[in-house]
Formats: sequence, structure tokens, C-alpha cells
Amino acid sequence: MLVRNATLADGRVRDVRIDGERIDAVGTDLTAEGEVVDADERLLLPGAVDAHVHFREPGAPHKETWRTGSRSAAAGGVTTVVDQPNTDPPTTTGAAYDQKELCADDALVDYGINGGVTPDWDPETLLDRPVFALGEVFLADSTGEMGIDGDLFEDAVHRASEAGVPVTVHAEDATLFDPGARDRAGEGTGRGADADAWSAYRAAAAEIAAVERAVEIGVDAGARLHVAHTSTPEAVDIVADAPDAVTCEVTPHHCLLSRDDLGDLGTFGRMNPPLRSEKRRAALYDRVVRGRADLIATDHAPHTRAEKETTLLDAPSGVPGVETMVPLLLAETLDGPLTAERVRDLTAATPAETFDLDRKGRVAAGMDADLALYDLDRARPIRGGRLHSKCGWTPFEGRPGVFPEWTLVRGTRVYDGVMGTFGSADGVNVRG
Ligand SMILES: NC(=O)N[C@@H](CC(=O)O)C(=O)O
Ligand SMILES: [Zn+2]
Ligand SMILES: [Zn+2]
Repeated sequence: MLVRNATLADGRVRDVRIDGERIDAVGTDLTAEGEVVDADERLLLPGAVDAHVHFREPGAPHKETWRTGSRSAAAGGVTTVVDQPNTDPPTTTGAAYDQKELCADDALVDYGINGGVTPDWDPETLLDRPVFALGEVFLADSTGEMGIDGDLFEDAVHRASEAGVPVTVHAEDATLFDPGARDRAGEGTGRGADADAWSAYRAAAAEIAAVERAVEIGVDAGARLHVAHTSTPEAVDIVADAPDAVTCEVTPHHCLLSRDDLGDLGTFGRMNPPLRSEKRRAALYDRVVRGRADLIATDHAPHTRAEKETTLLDAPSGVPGVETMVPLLLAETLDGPLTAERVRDLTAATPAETFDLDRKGRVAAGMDADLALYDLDRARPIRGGRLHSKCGWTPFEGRPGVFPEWTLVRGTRVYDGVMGTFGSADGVNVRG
């Protein structure tokens, strides 16, 4: 297959020839036998690598399945996902890993499977499997109640370091949460201004202190440490000033939404770590734009509408995002501060490099033909009902997004955005 006249992220117009699963050449005036697609100078990006999704199987297929989650990924130009361990059973033993791998057989895109840490985890059998990373290791409770104490975290970081496996950490220190704000969260309706109590409760200081401590532990152990969903500029700065072995990700929602949006979002805007002040959001996003934060990952955490439509304390934490990450960021190249190159680096090149995925994240000869084509003249309002996640809603309702016309995974068209159709489930384990 040959994709002719594609504009690459750096502005060059090139032909991209695909031979089987790989990109075989990037150049001008290339010829090929077989299918020829004229990109007509539309934007061709490497498929995004989302290092943080929750696909909910096994255990909660009513929220999401590997089939629906990976369709949502493909329809958003994401061709590799990394699934987190807070499923049921939690992915904390070799047997639980195997069970998740069976579910992942339904994946349309390539994937990694993380291993979790709880007091009853079984590091021997778990680390015997090709875990993508240990994590997200929860330093405070979130969905799945997998919060652990500092000693167990330290032990897990040492084991991971010895096994040569990276650690990703959910860093919040629950001892620094604000109990008064939690009481207010319990008294309020969860709607309008009341929804802000969750942000007051899981205060920014709790994240900053936990990131500081986690980085210390990671550096002492000589581990590869990746801090999940950093939501404060202070936390990003701690990571940026640490050795190269320490990296962080930022979510689209922490870049584009703040406490000011909670009036509209209500309990649907409850997530961990929570939305921050408009001032912190702007400073965080600025670090993403300037490249001080390493990469973007979605923390795609679907819950049903019915589950979210309750009181603030009863609503589960988390928002979906795997399908809207690249579309939102591309819209930000039109009337926001990002460039196509920065979007490529944040969503594909850097996550692939960070997690040693040698054949992912770049449009170059020899790489996997994971590609998505975008027409920047066709931004459209994001509608939760048109997305492919099982949850059927989005915190970004009505915002502009540039969705892919098609998405390829290793040379196979897994999503056709014009027809609205999907390919078959051929995703493979990137560590398998
Ligand atoms: N981010 C969230 O608020 N929720 C995540 C768990 C997590 O990433 O902490 C979930 O699995 O629902
Ligand atoms: Zn988390
Ligand atoms: Zn998460």
C-alpha cells in the first residue's frame, strides 16, 4: 500500500510506502503495487501510544470491554494502549495477568498490560509474565481501592528495578487530604459549585508531596519511574528536575479543564487526581506546550452515566478520554498553542521512546505502519453519543476535535472514519 502526498508533522509532504506490517519507505515519487491512497496533503501522524487506559475487563464489562475500548482508541488515532491493573481480579498475580491477556484478545489495537501491587500481590509469578510496567501503583485509594503504604511501594520499586521493569505511580498522599472538604462533599448535592469539594479534598499539596517522595524512592532504587497523571505544575517541575530515569505524563483533562468547569460537569468531573484551579491548569498546560512535561496519556477511566449520576461521594472517580486525546490536541494546533510536531511527540514519539517501543511512534522506514490521517479543515464538535466507548459521554462535550479519516495498525485498516467501520481484532501484546 502507498499513501501519497501526506503532510508529515514537520510539514514535509511525502509518500509513505507500506510493506506488510511495516513502513518500507518515506520519500518522494515512490511507486508501489497494490492500493494507492492519495492523502491530498492531509496530515499523517504516527498512531498514538496511550500509556494509561482502564479497559475494565475482567470484572466490569458494563463500563468498558477490550472491544469497545480499543474501538474507541482506533477511532481516536490511538494504535497502542497500556491497560492498568485495577480490574477484578486486580492484575497482581501471574494468573490474573493471564486472565487479562485472554480478555485483551479482543483488542483492535496493540497493547501492554501493567501489573499491580497490593499487600497480597505475588511478585514472583507476576514478574514472570511480560508485564509492560508495574503500575499504576496506587499510593492513595482510587477506583479499585488499591492504595498501599510507603514501605510496600519501596519494596515494589526495588523489585521492579531488579527485574528491569518500569514503575508507574499514582502519587497522592492521603494523609494530606482535607477532611473538612470531604465533609462538605458529603453534605453538598454534587451539582454546580458543590462539585468543587472533591478538588478541595484531594488537595494539590497531597500530590506534590507524594511525587517528591516517590521520585526520591525511585532514584534511590535506580528504577525507571513514571509518574502517572501529574495534575500540578509543581509535580511536573519535580520530575523535570529529577534524573532522566524519572518521567511523567499529563492528561488532556488536566490541560484543558479546571475547577471552573465543575459547575457544568458536576459529579461527571470527579476524578483522581482532581481538576485544579484555573491558574494551576494554565501553568500545567504551559509546561506541556513547552516540552517540560514528558508526554500525554489519557487515564481513560470510563464509568456509566447511571454510576456518575449520584452524590459526589458515591460517584466513582474517572473520565473517558482515549478517543478524544489526539482530536482535542489537533484542534489546539488551530486556535491554541500546540504545533503538529508537538502533538506527535507528546502522543506518539515520546511515549514510545519512554517505554522502549522501538517500532512505534514515528513515521519512518522500518517502523510499524501504525498511522492515522487527519483533515485539519474538518474540526467538529465532540459529542459523547458519537464516541465508541461504552460509557457514552465525555467531559469535553461540544469542544472542537479533529478525528481521523482512517487508522492503520501494522498496515491493517482498523478504523474507517468515513464509513464508520472497524476492522477485526488483531491487536498484539507489545511486550509479548
Ligand atoms: N483516575 C480516576 O479517577 N480513576 C481511575 C483510577 C486512577 O487512575 O486513579 C479509574 O480506574 O477509574
Ligand atoms: Zn491513577
Ligand atoms: Zn488511571
